[in-house]
Amino acid sequence: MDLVTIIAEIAAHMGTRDHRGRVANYIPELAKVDPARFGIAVVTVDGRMITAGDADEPFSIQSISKVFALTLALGKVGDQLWDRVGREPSGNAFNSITQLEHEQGIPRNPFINAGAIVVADVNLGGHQPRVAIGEMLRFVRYLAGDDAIAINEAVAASETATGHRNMALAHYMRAFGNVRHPVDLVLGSYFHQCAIEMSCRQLALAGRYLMLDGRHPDGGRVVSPRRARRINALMLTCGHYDASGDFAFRVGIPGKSGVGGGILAIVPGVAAVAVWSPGLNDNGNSYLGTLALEELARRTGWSVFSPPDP
Ligand SMILES: NC(=O)CC[C@H](N)C(=O)O
Repeated sequence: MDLVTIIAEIAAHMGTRDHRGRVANYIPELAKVDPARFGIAVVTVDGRMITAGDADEPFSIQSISKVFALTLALGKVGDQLWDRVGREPSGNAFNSITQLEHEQGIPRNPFINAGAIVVADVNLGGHQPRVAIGEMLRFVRYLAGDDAIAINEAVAASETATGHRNMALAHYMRAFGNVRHPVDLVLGSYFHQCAIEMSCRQLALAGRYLMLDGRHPDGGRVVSPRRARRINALMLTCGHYDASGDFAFRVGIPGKSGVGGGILAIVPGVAAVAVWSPGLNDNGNSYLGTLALEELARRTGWSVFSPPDP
């Protein structure tokens, strides 16, 4: 069966589901999003784009931004980043603080909030948040080839007003010396990166460098092949927090979720996929987005644990 039919059928199946998970409400602005939405976009290695549902509706990318932020930080400090952030799954919730006490303020990986705050600290350098935010926005626009990508200021303000856990994480790591800039500046930058809005189409396009071994489709190099493989490896092992094992088991594709309900999934050498459905499961990952990717991987054989097509 061809991919266009598979994607259309997945969107149709998701439309009939009664159970759709629960929309995140700890960021008040995100609680307003309609749980009935579902979108999917697949861009293949030969440049075909296939979409279904609300694939052109912008949504809050939230933690998916951690992939782009990690890419930028590795570009700035290279492997020295790993002195300050680990590379192991945490087995804890995305916003957990518990391991930091025993592990000297070194977060387990760059995709839990604590790790992403350290990455934001690196990306801030000695600058004002607007410089780091501008750099991030230019980067995702370049990756997606789309200058319309923007930040939703209301979402950033909503999280700034309520993000006490992230403030606690940042202050705690600052006490260990692993956050080096003023916490309000680091979080100002972090909350804005999370508040970037993209559609499934834009997100899939932005993910192409990770399916292309680090190359931009225009021929430029975003990261080395080794770095692209490593980012994909981290997405597989840590991209869904304490449900990363379950995601690998069910879907078998490197993926990064966000509490806005989006998931970016990379099939190296084959496709970049973005799905969006705002209702979340208990681990804070898109409920229908995960189901959709599970069906996609099953029907296409795209699990990275399957033998490649002959
Ligand atoms: N899992 C997520 O998407 C979390 C991102 C959110 N901005 C937070 O820091 O809580």
